[in-house]
Amino acid sequence: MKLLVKAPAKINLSLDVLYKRPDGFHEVEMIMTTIDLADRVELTLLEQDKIHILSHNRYVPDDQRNLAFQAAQLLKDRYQVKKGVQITIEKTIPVAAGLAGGSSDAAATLRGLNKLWELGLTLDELASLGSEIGSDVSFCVYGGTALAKGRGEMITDLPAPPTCWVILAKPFIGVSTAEVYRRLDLNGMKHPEIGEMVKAIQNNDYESVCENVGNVLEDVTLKLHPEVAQIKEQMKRFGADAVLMSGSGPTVFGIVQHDSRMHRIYNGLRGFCDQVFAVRMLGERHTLD
Ligand SMILES: C[C@](O)(CO)[C@H](O)COP(=O)(O)OP(=O)(O)OC[C@H]1O[C@@H](n2ccc(N)nc2=O)[C@H](O)[C@@H]1O
Ligand SMILES: Nc1ncnc2c1ncn2[C@@H]1O[C@H](COP(=O)(O)OP(=O)(O)OP(=O)(O)O)[C@@H](O)[C@H]1O
Repeated sequence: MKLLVKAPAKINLSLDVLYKRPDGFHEVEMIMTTIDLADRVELTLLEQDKIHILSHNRYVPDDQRNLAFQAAQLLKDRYQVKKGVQITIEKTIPVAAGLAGGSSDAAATLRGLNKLWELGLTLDELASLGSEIGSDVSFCVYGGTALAKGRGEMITDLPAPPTCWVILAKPFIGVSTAEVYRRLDLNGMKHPEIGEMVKAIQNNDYESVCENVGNVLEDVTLKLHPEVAQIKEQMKRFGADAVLMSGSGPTVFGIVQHDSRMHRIYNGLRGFCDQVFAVRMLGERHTLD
């Protein structure tokens, strides 16, 4: 028996850090939304008690370091599953890019194995398990658009943002999320208006969404990698209505509503960056599989 599960990337339309917690993590408030750029996770039932993983991508580990492997192991241990799985990941989401590729592969594995191993868990139960693997995994279990609090695992569902294009530009570098959080200076930072972004989405107000994008991690990554700032400038020059780095970066996204402007930005940035994509937001939460 075989299952194919889609694992979409996310972008952070807004990302605020409130304080550093005693457990070393940061208390965050973020607006996250899934986009139409996805890895494909193929799950094949094995009768033996084994987890095999394969990705064909030299930047993605083919062992227990893979977050999808960890998702399968967690389900196995928690629910004493005696069957096994072959996990094959066809990577499309750039790695270490701020797009939650690994987290989404883990979330897709949780959703898929819930069916393949007939565990009967709810989405809430899967999201709670996901938070043990990584801070972004809970959101990725649900997908759609949400306000995320806590370490990132406390999810409140939101409606779809206004219809628009998202142009993603990934420079020729990868970024370590842990390093970016470590270098964050909590004093004197400019906090984005998360409440205004929630209202903008609820009112389907495109201009207000554009006005309220913000990410406190941006300054850290921009200092480490000045090429990210250059890409931001170019996107603005080519006419994006809003430009922001996603997560801990280095991927930058621009948003526009008109097809012609999307093409201008896409063509303008191609060749200048490692990878460029023009995609739609997936909108509100819906069945991902
Ligand atoms: C930057 C974001 O991607 C935005 O969505 C997330 O906040 C990070 O999510 P993630 O990559 O799933 O993060 P994890 O794998 O849980 O943690 C990686 C590292 O980032 C730091 N980290 C992460 C989340 C958080 N709320 N505070 C932190 O300080 C910790 O040092 C942690 O060791
Ligand atoms: N399934 C996976 N796909 C990609 N990377 C993975 C996976 N499993 C583990 N990793 C490891 O995780 C690291 C970060 O990869 P990932 O693409 O998830 O980063 P990211 O998009 O910046 O994550 P986030 O936005 O959640 O911080 C990689 O360098 C890789 O070693």
